[in-house]
Amino acid sequence: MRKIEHIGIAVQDLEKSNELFEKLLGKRHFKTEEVEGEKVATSFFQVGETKVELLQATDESSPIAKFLERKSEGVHHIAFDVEDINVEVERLKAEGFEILNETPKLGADNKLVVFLHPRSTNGVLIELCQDVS
Ligand SMILES: CC[C@@H](C(=O)O)C(=O)SCCNC(=O)CCNC(=O)[C@H](O)C(C)(C)COP(=O)(O)OP(=O)(O)OC[C@H]1O[C@@H](n2cnc3c(N)ncnc32)[C@H](O)[C@@H]1OP(=O)(O)O
Ligand SMILES: [Co+2]
Repeated sequence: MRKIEHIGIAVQDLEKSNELFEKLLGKRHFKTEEVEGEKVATSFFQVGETKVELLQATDESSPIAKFLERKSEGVHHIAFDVEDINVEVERLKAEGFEILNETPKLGADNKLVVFLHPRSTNGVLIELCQDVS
């Protein structure tokens, strides 16, 4: 794994959270994108080499809606940049980690993504990202 690609933060209201993070970080978000497959609307802020990804649910079946029901707004996942996502999935499987989707899916910002179940990673949802832009 090469760097933290982004930190995903679950929010109730993307517009209000954009304003809050613009004040916090002193810069504007550089893109918004809806990802139908995950039923989320996202907004990205660049912070040095990494990004903050704000996530709002677009449907009650979204993982973000479920997370907000059980917990509250806050850090939802940490995403690591990888060179070859299939190689990394095989390595992590062999190490005993629980892979949620062995076939990478299309995420936001031109990335292929795979998730690891938080019960196999000390309670932290981990995302692997491979840039395909
Ligand atoms: C925009 C696209 C992409 C990108 O390009 O960046 C994204 O970031 S999409 C982000 C949203 N998508 C996902 O999160 C997909 C992967 N997540 C899942 O498959 C599920 O959310 C889950 C992690 C498997 C949990 O689903 P489920 O089992 O239905 O939830 P439960 O509510 O029953 O919880 C079970 C268990 O897991 C704990 N949990 C749930 N979410 C998290 C989390 N984000 N971080 C830490 N722990 C989490 C939950 O508290 C339960 O724990 P116990 O009560 O101890 O059993
Ligand atoms: Co993410």
